[in-house]
Amino acid sequence: MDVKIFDNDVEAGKAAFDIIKTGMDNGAKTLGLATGSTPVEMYKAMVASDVDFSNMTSVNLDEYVGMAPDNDQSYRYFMQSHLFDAKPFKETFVPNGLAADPDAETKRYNKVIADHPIDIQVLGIGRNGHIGFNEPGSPFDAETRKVPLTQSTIDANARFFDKEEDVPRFAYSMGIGSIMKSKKILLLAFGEDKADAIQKMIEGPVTTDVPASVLQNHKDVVVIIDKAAASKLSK
Ligand SMILES: N[C@@H]1[C@@H](O)[C@H](O)[C@@H](COP(=O)(O)O)O[C@@H]1O
Repeated sequence: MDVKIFDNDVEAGKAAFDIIKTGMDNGAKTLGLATGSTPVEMYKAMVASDVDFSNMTSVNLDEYVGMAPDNDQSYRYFMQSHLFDAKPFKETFVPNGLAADPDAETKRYNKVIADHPIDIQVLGIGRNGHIGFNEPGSPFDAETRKVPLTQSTIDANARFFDKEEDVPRFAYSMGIGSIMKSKKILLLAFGEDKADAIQKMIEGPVTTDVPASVLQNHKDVVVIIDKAAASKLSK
């Protein structure tokens, strides 16, 4: 893994976007995108740029089950407001939280991924090492599926909701097997509460207990972190 350490998330966000721009100059057509607070500065850099995304396709990692696209906590809403409304893409895909049939929805999404191979996948990381909503124990070969969220993730995401009971308990998530097929992966993490997960991801054993540790097996991963998230690395 190529680890790059920055002073803050603003600088890191710009650096992440620079890598995406270089990828686009070299023919990248499909971006795998993530939500959460981590990529916000990168999206701001994308919106502030004069780069045209209208020939690009995006495939998002995950969505809460039961969440309408116009709910301001949905990941579709997040993507519209942080990026797509300002920078239209050719096509944007996010799992449909309101799908009546979860099996049909996961099949549909797996076809979306198969039809649009991901050139550059952006990832955040959960405090427990999850990527997308692939919580500890998730199989490394999984495709998109409906997954229960762990209590640690529910607690971490409660800050965005009025009450803890309002946090969804299930999500549709791209699986680790699909994420690993992306040609290039950019994993971003900021702040001290990510330092443990980053240390285990980079220096620990490859284990389903720390889903992000699987990235040690990918040949092109750039890890973009701040000093706080890097603070537990041994070197
Ligand atoms: N499903 C998302 C992940 O894709 C994200 O990487 C993670 C970290 O979120 P944040 O960036 O807000 O710390 O949490 C969520 O659970």
